[in-house]
Amino acid sequence: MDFRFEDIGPAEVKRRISAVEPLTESVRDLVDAVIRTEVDDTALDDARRQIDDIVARLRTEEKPGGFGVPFTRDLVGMPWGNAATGVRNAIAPPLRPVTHAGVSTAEVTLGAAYEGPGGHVHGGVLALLLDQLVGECASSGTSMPHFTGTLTVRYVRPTKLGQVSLRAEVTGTQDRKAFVSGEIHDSEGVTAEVEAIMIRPKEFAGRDEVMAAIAEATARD
Ligand SMILES: CCCCCCCCCCCCCCCC(=O)SCCNC(=O)CCNC(=O)[C@H](O)C(C)(C)COP(=O)(O)OP(=O)(O)OC[C@H]1O[C@@H](n2cnc3c(N)ncnc32)[C@H](O)[C@@H]1OP(=O)(O)O
Repeated sequence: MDFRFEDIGPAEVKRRISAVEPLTESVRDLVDAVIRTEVDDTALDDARRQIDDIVARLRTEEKPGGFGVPFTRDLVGMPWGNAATGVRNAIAPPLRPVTHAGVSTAEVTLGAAYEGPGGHVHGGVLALLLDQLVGECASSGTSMPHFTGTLTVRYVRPTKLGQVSLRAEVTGTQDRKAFVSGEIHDSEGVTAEVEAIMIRPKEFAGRDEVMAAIAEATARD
């Protein structure tokens, strides 16, 4: 796993998020506009040229590979490229899970970029969101990362594009395994249910081991 350490505190994290998040939101809006626009071919070509210019400017300085998950000096993860939650990822809806008393919840609006069956959300997108939520639910209980071992999704009925709510709860644990149940619902009720087995990798026996993994990865950089 790509662990890195950045010797920064909460104020710098906040500054970096506020510097990049408006750009992510604009790009998310761009994705939606490209899907829905009805302008003519000339306008499409003009837009492509302008976007290509912007991409070239952004690529003058870039990381190799993905963003990874850097950790701050307070061991706060910054998974900013994450496909479901990343503050730098315009493909992420984005999901913003909140966990309280063992229950993780999130509200998210799924627009044109998440379509599968006409007017409805793609099943893979629903699985992505549920996967992330059950992962955060299992991990936040122990403050240790849990990976998805098995994720079983039952699609109860089609989920219309628009606002949906998600919920997940740990129903049991056994050694390094957490069993998590969850669901997605819209204004008319449940549209998808999930059962997951989440596993804390054995190399993460505790916080000290996570710190050691981060230190080792940082020394390699
Ligand atoms: C200090 C820092 C704070 C951080 C705070 C973090 C908050 C951060 C939030 C993160 C939220 C992430 C949310 C995204 C979640 C993903 O999307 S993760 C990406 C998708 N998943 C993967 O890539 C996992 C790939 N697989 C693996 O890495 C390994 O197979 C696993 C899952 C870690 C298991 O490996 P292992 O530990 O070597 O497993 P092993 O010792 O053979 O088996 C342990 C037990 O698990 C069972 N098991 C093993 N594999 C499976 C399986 N696939 N299914 C079911 N059971 C299994 C075994 O049967 C065994 O059970 P028992 O015999 O003990 O009853």
